[in-house]
Order: sequence, then structure tokens, then C-alpha cells
Amino acid sequence: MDNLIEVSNITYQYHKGRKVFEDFSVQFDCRESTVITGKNGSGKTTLTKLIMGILKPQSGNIFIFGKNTKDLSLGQTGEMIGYVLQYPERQIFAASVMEELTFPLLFKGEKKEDILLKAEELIQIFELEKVRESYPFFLSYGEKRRLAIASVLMNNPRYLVLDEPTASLDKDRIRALSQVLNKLKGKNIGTLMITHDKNFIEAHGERIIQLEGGQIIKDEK
Ligand SMILES: Nc1ncnc2c1ncn2[C@@H]1O[C@H](COP(=O)(O)OP(=O)(O)OP(=O)(O)O)[C@@H](O)[C@H]1O
Repeated sequence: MDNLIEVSNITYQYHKGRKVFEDFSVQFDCRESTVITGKNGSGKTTLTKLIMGILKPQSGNIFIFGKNTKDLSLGQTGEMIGYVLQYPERQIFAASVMEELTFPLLFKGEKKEDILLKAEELIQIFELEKVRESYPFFLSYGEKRRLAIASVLMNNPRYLVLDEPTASLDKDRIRALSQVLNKLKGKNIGTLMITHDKNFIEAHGERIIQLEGGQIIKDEK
């Protein structure tokens, strides 16, 4: 139970939109790397937003690590699951790269020395050295994406949800991201990843789910 995400008989419909999910259920093992594929509009991003509690199902329940998302705030969900959006600029708020990485933990009152050490480590891994004092607004799309991933890792999440993580990253950066994901996997931190990148699917898709019209049409290990 503890290491599971359980989506149980949910129905979801956008305001004035058609039903994206109807009586939909799926479970994810949070120690595993699961890839979600499917055509545009098949419901991939909607599913990840429902898991994160950003959207609320009209019926049914979603449990993360044994807790019903209905009883959790967005912040509580975000502490357990790191979520990297499809458009990373929407999750970057601070005045510099360094501040973006450090301010949430400083705010929480964690030890400054530890926070700085961790931020430096992620700056190296994601090759953000040259922009550490830059205003994130002016970063390239690839840099913003790397910063968004580094920021969620600062929180020590128990699971990662990544929406198109390789978009706008070059080969070397994709390789670096792969290494980070493998390292996390070694610590039993799995991922739920929306991607169309065949090489990435081959490297990280322990389980591959294909969605179509809000239904699972393929589920392979
Ligand atoms: N904010 C919204 N309001 C109304 N309908 C929406 C909204 N967002 C998505 N939809 C609709 O819900 C359905 C599922 O969309 P979703 O973004 O989850 O698909 P997706 O598989 O992630 O697509 P993509 O590969 O294009 O990102 C689509 O029909 C889409 O048009």
C-alpha cells in the first residue's frame, strides 16, 4: 500500500469540456519507472494533474502513499511527489537560479549549510554553473527545464512525475538526466513520465502504458 499511487474509479471532466476519464483506474508502484505514451489529447497530462491534486476528480479517489489526495493540500502532495510541468517556466518564481533552488528549504527552516551543499550538487549535475546568479526569466528553455527538475529534487521527493522531460534538451543533457533518474532509481525513487522519446522509453520504461481517449489500451512490463 505504502509505495503505491492508486487511481480508483475516477471520472473527470473539464468545465464545459467532454469527459476525459470515466470510471478510470490504474495503480503505479512508486519504486518503478513508468512511461505514459499516447496521442495528443489522450489524457496524459490530465492524469498527472489529477495525481498531483491540481485537478480534482468529480468522482472516485486517488491515493498517494496510502493517503487520499482529497485530504492533502497541494503543498503536502508536492512534498511527496516532485512534479515537473510540460512548460517549466510556469513553476519558476525566484529572482535567481540559486534562490529558486534554495528558497523553499530556507523558508522551511532547514540548515543553510546543507541546503547550499545540495544546491551546488544539483547545479553541477544539471550544468547550471554559468547561470547560477541569472534571472530565470532570461534562461533558455532547456536551462529552465533543467532548473525545474533540479528544484523538485531539492525537496527529496519519494516519486517523480515528469511531463515530457526530454523536450528541448540536447543529447548530452538527456544523457545527464538519464543518469540522475538511474541514480534516483537506485534509491527506490521511481518516476511516472510522459514521453514520446523512443530512446528514453527504451532506457527508462520498466512499465509502458498507452492511453487513448482516456483509456489504457496497452500496459506492458
Ligand atoms: N483546460 C482545459 N479545458 C478544457 N479541456 C481541456 C483542458 N485541458 C485539456 N483539455 C482536453 O482534455 C483532453 C485531454 O487533454 P490532455 O492535455 O490531458 O491530453 P495529453 O494526452 O496530455 O495531450 P498532449 O500530448 O497534447 O499534451 C483533450 O481533449 C483536451 O483538449
